[in-house]
Amino acid sequence: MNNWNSITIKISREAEETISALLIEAGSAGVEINDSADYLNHEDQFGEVLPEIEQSELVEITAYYPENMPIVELKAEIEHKIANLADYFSLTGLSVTTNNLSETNWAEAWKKYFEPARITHDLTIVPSWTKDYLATGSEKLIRLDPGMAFGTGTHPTTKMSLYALEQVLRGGETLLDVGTGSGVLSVAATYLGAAEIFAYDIDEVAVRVALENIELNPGHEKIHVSANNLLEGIDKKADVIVANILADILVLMTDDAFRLVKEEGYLIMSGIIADKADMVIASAENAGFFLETRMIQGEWNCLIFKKTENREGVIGG
Ligand SMILES: C[S@@+](CC[C@H](N)C(=O)[O-])C[C@H]1O[C@@H](n2cnc3c(N)ncnc32)[C@H](O)[C@@H]1O
Repeated sequence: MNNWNSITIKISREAEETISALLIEAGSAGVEINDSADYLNHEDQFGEVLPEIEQSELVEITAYYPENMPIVELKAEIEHKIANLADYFSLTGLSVTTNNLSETNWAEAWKKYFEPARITHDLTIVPSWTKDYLATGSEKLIRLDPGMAFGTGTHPTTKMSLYALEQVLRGGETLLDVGTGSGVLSVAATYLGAAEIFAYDIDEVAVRVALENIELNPGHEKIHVSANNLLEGIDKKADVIVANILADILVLMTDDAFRLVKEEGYLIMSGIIADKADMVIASAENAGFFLETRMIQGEWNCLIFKKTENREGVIGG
């Protein structure tokens, strides 16, 4: 029977996505995230709002590796990579620890975090190996292999991107999915009626993972995946652009997004930590967009901008 090792990293919340991707690139089949913000404002079974838990600025990210992988070297490699990110994230409170798990613990941890998750009225994310989950009514299943993917697709930034896509897509649109990662947003867009989707990621591994996941779903022929840095060199006009990347990177693409979005089209930006939202809003507004919708979950913001001459219904319009 195989045993497993885990590496747990405590780090500032803003580093969560990058560190998760780094742990998966190092060979983990997935990550488990423990974030106190997820428990804030939750209700108990009687509908009472639970008392606010003191909110830590740190998240705990745990990744699992088979015991035959050299855990000491892996830990050192990961610590080195994190140290190189010191200019991007606060490393205050950082800790990196390892643990040995029995097969039973591993199986439990894995199961707990990769169950089917109904995200919106119509969209449910289902692990690819769950064959017995049946869609009911108008429910559409997004099949993902979290073992290959950047997250399970149930992170607040992804969830809000899905809510936003459901809000703006009506059918027949051309969509650009910048930073496609697992491909989850592109697959969702096919279900929501988009006619043609161009998905980009800067990371070659993400491009491969996205292609593999997209193939698991009907409508995959509508999605074209390629490696690209943001929207550099792209000339495909789009009705909607969606990007779930960190704020500091999103601001680099607002001008290109404005160039490519058709009149009355939308730019959806997610992955924005609360205190950087104003910076992203200013960047998109300077490019010519108007803010139409702002969603907040815990520390995360998702913004829907519109390219329009008609300011009615836009925030501050
Ligand atoms: C948080 S993941 C989002 C994945 C997926 N779209 C979702 O919503 O769950 C961010 C993705 O953006 C990609 N990315 C980061 N910087 C990028 C850039 N400059 N150009 C294109 N993709 C980038 C990363 O490789 C990663 O796959």
